[in-house]
Amino acid sequence: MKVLVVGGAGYIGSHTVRALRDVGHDPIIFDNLVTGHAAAVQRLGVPFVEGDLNHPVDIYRALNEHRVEAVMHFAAFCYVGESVRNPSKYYQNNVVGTIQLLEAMRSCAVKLCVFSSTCATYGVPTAPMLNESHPQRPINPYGWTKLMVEQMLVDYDHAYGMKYAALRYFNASGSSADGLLGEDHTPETHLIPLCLLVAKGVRDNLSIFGTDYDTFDGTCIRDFIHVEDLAEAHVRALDHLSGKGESLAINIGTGTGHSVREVVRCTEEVTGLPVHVVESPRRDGDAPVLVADATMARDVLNWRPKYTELKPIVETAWKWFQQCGHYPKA
Ligand SMILES: NC(=O)c1ccc[n+]([C@@H]2O[C@H](COP(=O)([O-])OP(=O)(O)OC[C@H]3O[C@@H](n4cnc5c(N)ncnc54)[C@H](O)[C@@H]3O)[C@@H](O)[C@H]2O)c1
Ligand SMILES: O=c1ccn([C@@H]2O[C@H](COP(=O)(O)OP(=O)(O)O[C@H]3O[C@H](CO)[C@H](O)[C@H](O)[C@H]3O)[C@@H](O)[C@H]2O)c(=O)[nH]1
Repeated sequence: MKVLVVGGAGYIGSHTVRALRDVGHDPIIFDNLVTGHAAAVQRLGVPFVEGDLNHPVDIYRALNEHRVEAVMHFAAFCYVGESVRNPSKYYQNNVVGTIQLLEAMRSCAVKLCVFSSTCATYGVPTAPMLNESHPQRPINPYGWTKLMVEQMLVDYDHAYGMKYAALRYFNASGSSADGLLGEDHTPETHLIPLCLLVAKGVRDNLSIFGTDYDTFDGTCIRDFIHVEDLAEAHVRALDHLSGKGESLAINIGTGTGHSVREVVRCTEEVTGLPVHVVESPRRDGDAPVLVADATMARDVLNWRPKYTELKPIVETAWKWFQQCGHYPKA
């Protein structure tokens, strides 16, 4: 299928472009490069439309010129903390931008959409593992923007027959096993890359945000899912929709949680280098524990993560950071 990958120059989008291409689809990247990388696009060697979701004419051009049959929508701002400080930026890009995209898809009769949602739509868990029927009560604006889009997708399906898969990712991590693609966010705020930057000596220390959570060691717990496993889930979600499967909202995680301190220790083990930490106050908008019940993804998409342990995930990230950890600037 001809698949427009909106946000395909970014971290998860670029790995998914590769996975789509590897199974014979024709991905086209649409991206404004606000946080994405021209060098990732170059490495992938697929058609690229430089455009912005907030400029509808760009989207119409991409959908029409490439005769797009399905859209994968990764484009968003995605820093929890920043969304608390500057919600306007998040509602504008993540919600208004998505309305523009869905409207263009509707006009061009593109009926399939795979969307990057998040476990941040659940808010504070009321059970140790989150399944898809857990109440969705976000605790930060970022999570609200994603929940609003999920609702739009439900309504567009009902009214216009646009089929969707909202993939609620847990914490994306790692890099491609061969080191071609990797995680390059500026500023970097994610735990694993920050630990690696401290190990490498690029940063002095890692602030642990909160050591008084009600968890076994007082630090937050997250479910780290390898970016290539996430990419594979997208391919399966597209196959599901194109095979006339019903729309769905589905968790993509491993089902195992690791605390912030465990990630620090694992980084030290993988790199053989110390990760100096500073115990700091809690960060606004953080839930104490986010771990997936990924039963539905297994049953409906026949998807299982290949990376089920933290160490190999950190090893792929370390490979990327040892090479350089950044794409060259265009
Ligand atoms: N990284 C995670 O752990 C995680 C977890 C859950 C959900 N998500 C979601 O997955 C998606 C991808 O995350 P990522 O880590 O790859 O982020 P990223 O910043 O690397 O990628 C986002 C891409 O979207 C592009 N983009 C943003 N706004 C755009 C616009 N208006 N028009 C065109 N392109 C635009 C950026 O240039 C970038 O290439 C996001 O929607 C994010 O909310 C990420
Ligand atoms: O310097 C740091 C950075 C992070 N953390 C902690 O490490 C955990 C993971 O934090 P990340 O910033 O790596 O990831 P988040 O869980 O905040 O966010 C990720 O998962 C979210 C879902 O909860 C969103 O989808 C978001 O896009 C994605 O980046 C959190 O407890 C955070 O407080 C630290 O202690 N110190």
